[in-house]
Amino acid sequence: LALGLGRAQAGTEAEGVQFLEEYNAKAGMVLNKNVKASWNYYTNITEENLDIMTASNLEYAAFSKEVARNITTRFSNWNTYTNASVKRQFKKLVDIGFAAINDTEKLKSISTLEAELTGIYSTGKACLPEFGKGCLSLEPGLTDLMAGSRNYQELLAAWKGWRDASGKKMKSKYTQFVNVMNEAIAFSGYNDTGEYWRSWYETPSFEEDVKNLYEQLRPLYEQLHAYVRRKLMNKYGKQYFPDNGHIPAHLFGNMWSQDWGNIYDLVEPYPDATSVDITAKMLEKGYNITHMYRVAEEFFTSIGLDPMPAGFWTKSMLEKPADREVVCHASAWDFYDGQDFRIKQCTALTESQFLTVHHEMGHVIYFLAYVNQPVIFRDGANTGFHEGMADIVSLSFQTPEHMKAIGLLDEIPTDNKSDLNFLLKMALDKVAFLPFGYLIDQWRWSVFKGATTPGTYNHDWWDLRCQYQGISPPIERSEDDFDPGAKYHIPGNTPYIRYFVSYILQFQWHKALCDEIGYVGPLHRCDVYRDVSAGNLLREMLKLGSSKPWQDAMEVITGSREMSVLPMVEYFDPLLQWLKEQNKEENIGWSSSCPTNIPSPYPPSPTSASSNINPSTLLASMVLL
Ligand SMILES: CC(=O)N[C@@H](CC(=O)O)C(=O)NC[C@H](CC1(C(=O)N[C@@H](Cc2ccc(O)cc2)C(=O)O)CCCC1)C(=O)O
Ligand SMILES: [Zn+2]
Repeated sequence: LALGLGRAQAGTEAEGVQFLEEYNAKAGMVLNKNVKASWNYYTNITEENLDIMTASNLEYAAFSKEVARNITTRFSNWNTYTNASVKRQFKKLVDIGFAAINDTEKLKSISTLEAELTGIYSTGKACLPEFGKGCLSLEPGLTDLMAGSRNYQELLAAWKGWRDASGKKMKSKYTQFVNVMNEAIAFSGYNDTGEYWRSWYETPSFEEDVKNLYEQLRPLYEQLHAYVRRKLMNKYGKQYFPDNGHIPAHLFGNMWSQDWGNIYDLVEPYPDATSVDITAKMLEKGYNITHMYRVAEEFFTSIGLDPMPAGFWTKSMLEKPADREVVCHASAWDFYDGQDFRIKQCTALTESQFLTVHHEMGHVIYFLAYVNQPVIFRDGANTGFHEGMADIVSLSFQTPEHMKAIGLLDEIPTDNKSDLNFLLKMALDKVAFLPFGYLIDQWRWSVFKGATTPGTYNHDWWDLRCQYQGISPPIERSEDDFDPGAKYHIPGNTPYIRYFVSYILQFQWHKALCDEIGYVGPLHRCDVYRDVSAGNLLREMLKLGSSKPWQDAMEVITGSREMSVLPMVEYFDPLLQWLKEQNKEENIGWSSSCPTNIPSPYPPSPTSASSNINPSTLLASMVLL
């Protein structure tokens, strides 16, 4: 790239366009090299691959810094250009985030700390000898245990064991990580990292907007919470539930209480009516891992979107390798060369994994749709859009109609009870997630701006979990613990509000697509499968990438420029009415602060004699009984 040096010049707009073309050619190559180095570390965690990735990250940072410096010297007047796309490209190119820091060692530490924190998370194991289990990693061992165990103490041991093996080991590193990121981002003119992350939404009222959206959905969550709390009390016994309305955090079939789908069997409204057990059907139909991906691909091609490129099938990592440590947390990768796109997933033959396959492939479909955009615009309209696209297929895919269409259900149930079974199953994912998706970055934004300090990390985390989710820790927590670190996105440094935004967007878009295909009927039974007009409308939005403000992209697909909860409220309305009826005798809600007295995790001891046994041997002795 013939990057001239020297004094500030006011390059003409035509010269600016020329510069952008040269940048695009070079950026594709530099990014491709950088993504490959990351891919090699994430699919083979070794010191050597960590060093290579770190070096590549520094190289990429130096490149983006050089580009920004050139723009400010040679095209100092870019903001006066007339072409909106040219201006937008320059605006994005001069905002280089952490790379603006003038200390290479500190920039390097951002990369190494993130890699080390992700490495601790990805290699962490919890040993549960008292329950006849060896040492389990998160995927698949602990994930399967949290999903399938109905033993209060076993769940608790896995819940605590994972936090001891992950978050507890990260606290001091994470503190350093926050400090050096904040120091670096100041060089880009941001007060803290949270302000930088929020700037990507290009919406001054963003924090207020998401708060309002959550408040509008809270009544729906509160009804679901009250119903599930009653069912879990019946299952495990009231003695384990604090008297302030909270639910112990380890009973939801999920390590983070964020998706409650795995306890559907404990909360099913009408056991005698039809419900869809996709996992069993997949095994019955002889599914293998590749077939899961072929079925997902066929959904997208059935609505006229692109198939996976040839290289996808040879270069992806679709199963956990036996011979090396990898980052199992699923992800979709764009290699920015226009034809190399991959998924990395430790795929298992389960329903929730089948949904994740659709999710990751949804990201790849978005990558493919904006492949002709300039490199700098190859991103979602905002990061919530990328997640919304990843998830929207799940709203069609999980319907009984779709399950029958792909042979995973024999008959489509039309009775009201089966319909409520289905709606509750969807709510255990989509409604249960809302407070979790909202609170993660409430905590992180508070940490970045210094309102939450290392001395209050865990206390503030549980304050938010107790307040928004109405859950509480099943055993005492302290500042020696670092429970945020037990959730991938904290060590992985992946912002999270994007998922909350995506849960709003996916229902707005689903309604728009269902209207587009002329569907009439309840929104929750709409399946856009095999209707290319749905894919055509979706593509009109996807192909924009981040070349326009997200409000323009939103308008393309829904006709509105704003996020709205109304489609989601419409979708779940039949369930909300049913829950209100079911909860007539319940105290809806919970106290916003954590319980002062956490109920003992151990059943009342049969005799006083055993009261002097310490809990872990008591635990072991109970199992032996
Ligand atoms: C190179 C790179 O990193 N690429 C990005 C994509 C991009 O930005 O282009 C990427 O692949 N990110 C990984 C991340 C993985 C998953 C995740 O972390 N999900 C959240 C929240 C959630 C949970 C349930 C659900 O149904 C939807 C969301 C969680 O598990 O808490 C794991 C399970 C599903 C999605 C992802 O795909 O979003
Ligand atoms: Zn995603």
